[in-house]
Amino acid sequence: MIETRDLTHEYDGTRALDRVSLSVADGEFLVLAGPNGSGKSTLVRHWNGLIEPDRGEVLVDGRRVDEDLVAARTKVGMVFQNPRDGFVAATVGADVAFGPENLGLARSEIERRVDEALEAVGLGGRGDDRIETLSGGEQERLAIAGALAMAPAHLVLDEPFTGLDEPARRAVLGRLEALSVAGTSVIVVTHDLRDVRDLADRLVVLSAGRVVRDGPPESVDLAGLGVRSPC
Ligand SMILES: Nc1ncnc2c1ncn2[C@@H]1O[C@H](COP(=O)(O)OP(=O)(O)OP(=O)(O)O)[C@@H](O)[C@H]1O
Repeated sequence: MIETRDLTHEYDGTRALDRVSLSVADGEFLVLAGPNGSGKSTLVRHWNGLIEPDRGEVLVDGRRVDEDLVAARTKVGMVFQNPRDGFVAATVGADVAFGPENLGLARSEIERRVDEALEAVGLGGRGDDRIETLSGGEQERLAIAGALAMAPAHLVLDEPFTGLDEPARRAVLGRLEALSVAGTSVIVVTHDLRDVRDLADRLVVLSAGRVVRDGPPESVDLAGLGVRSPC
């Protein structure tokens, strides 16, 4: 479980999060929505310690993130927009293998995870391709594969679908749904609900650094919140 308690964060006097309390249960498929600048990225970056709270606390599986950063980063996988800067290897397969290698897994398990993750994002058989030869959308898919291969307990994707074509979207969404059913918490950050509203168990909307809606997607009223809904 990810627990955020009374979390406040300011950047140079701008309050990006204002006393946010939010828990995400294991296996929950949660969509975090809200207009630009509402604090979505700031919130999720606290969950693996990329940003520290000014006030309040964040716990992952019962442990404070600031007390065990390595555990938090192993348990919470994150995929960001514009992944270009995040690649660590020259080729597709080596990049996806990097994380599992650092977990000290057996070679056969690493290869299994890499193949499965690449397959899940429609990059099966592309392991030897050089990353600089991939298109922008393919690089986004590669970043998702890298997170999938880590098999984190909690998976956060910040605007993951912007550059993905329809088959890739469907493939990734199917994989996320299966992971959630199998017990992984899946958190998708977006301001466009078209892809994910049907899959989500829960929709949380931020506005000006506060949680303003929280409930089953079909019952949340989005009027006036700057969020694009499917209908
Ligand atoms: N590094 C930073 N330095 C200063 N202000 C920042 C920084 N990052 C975010 N902010 C500000 O904090 C607020 C929340 O930003 P955040 O990126 O968390 O919102 P968001 O909901 O993820 O937005 P978007 O949908 O545009 O990605 C905004 O007012 C933003 O300008």
